[in-house]
Amino acid sequence: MNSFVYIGRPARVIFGAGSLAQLGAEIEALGARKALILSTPEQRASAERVADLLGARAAGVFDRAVMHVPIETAREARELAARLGADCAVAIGGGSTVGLGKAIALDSGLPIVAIPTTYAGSEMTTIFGITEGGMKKTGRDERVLPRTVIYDPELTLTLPVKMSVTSGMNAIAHAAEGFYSVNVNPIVALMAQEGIAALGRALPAIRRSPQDAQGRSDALYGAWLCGTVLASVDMALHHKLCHTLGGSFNLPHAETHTIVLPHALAYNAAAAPEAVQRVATALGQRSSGAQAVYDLAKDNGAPVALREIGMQEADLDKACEIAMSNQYPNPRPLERTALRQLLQDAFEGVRPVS
Ligand SMILES: NC(=O)c1ccc[n+]([C@@H]2O[C@H](COP(=O)([O-])OP(=O)(O)OC[C@H]3O[C@@H](n4cnc5c(N)ncnc54)[C@H](O)[C@@H]3O)[C@@H](O)[C@H]2O)c1
Ligand SMILES: O=C(O)CCC(=O)CC(=O)O
Repeated sequence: MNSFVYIGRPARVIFGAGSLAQLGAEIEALGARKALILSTPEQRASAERVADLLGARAAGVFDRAVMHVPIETAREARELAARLGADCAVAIGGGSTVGLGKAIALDSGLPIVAIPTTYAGSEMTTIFGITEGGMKKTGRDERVLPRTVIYDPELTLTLPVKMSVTSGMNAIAHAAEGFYSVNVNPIVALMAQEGIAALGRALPAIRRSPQDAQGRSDALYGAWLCGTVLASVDMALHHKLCHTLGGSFNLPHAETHTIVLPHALAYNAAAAPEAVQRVATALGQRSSGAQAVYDLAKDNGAPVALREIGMQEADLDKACEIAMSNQYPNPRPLERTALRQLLQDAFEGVRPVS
């Protein structure tokens, strides 16, 4: 066994159908008495359900979380938390809502209780993202890691099928890139393998039956593991490309990750053959890793072409130049011609040839 470093981060995780009912006890265990409850406008009803559960421990609701955490929204939420004298934040929602909680914690150190309702996995990481002046700044800070995470699959039953599939593919992308990360270790690789396998089972089940309790449980379990991989190791070409495409061309997050993943794996396959093949193995497929994730997305109704989600072909050269200007560790060096072809293939949505 080669030497390696593994950092396990302190987080208390409660997993199970109906585990939302344990929220009050978890808030009490934190010694908190005034929770600011966070949600998107679309999930206000969930936030109000949390407020009812907490009763006197609910200080208020802020339901204006949006994707990519605009600094203006973060400031409003921070000011409300201060005005209410909140001593913790409860984020019920996906990565955007957890991200708002992280923006509050980054500023005030407030403990976060995360109640994930998508498969983004942000609840497991010290990564934050805040957007100011049209630019999204990401970083890592221990203060933003949620203290407690409540995974209740019942809260994901309302996640639309298309969003469930792309959010699940976003999670698979964290694990897939984890296999060839510069700082991967055997423990993280195990989590990646199990997380991809769980989501590979779950996504077709959810597409067949969105109310499938086992499918929803497997998906949230897989998201937990894949989010832990994202938290533990550095990402590479796929994530850097997606942040370029999302940040510079305002493409939707989970869909962009879904579309780019097979092509990023194909780009890296020759330089990291075992890592990329582990993706196919985890999905129980005999094809290549790139083809296996492409097929999982396409077979379950997810978009497979950037042109389906608003990318303009005329912007591909610019996207390539931006990606080339931001060098980072990757199994294969960034080569302009090959990268431009990757973007063309992703734009057209062609199935990887290997
Ligand atoms: N910091 C990290 O570690 C990390 C990791 C992954 C993603 N992210 C960030 O998270 C954001 C994307 O998060 P996301 O993909 O979870 O989407 P999201 O949080 O933006 O949610 C998308 C939409 O789905 C709705 N929704 C969520 N759960 C639902 C449910 N169960 N039922 C019905 N509707 C539901 C939300 O209200 C919202 O309108 C991006 O900004 C991304 O950068 C951060
Ligand atoms: O918090 C963010 O928005 C940046 C990290 C992130 O989005 C991880 C991912 O690419 O899924």
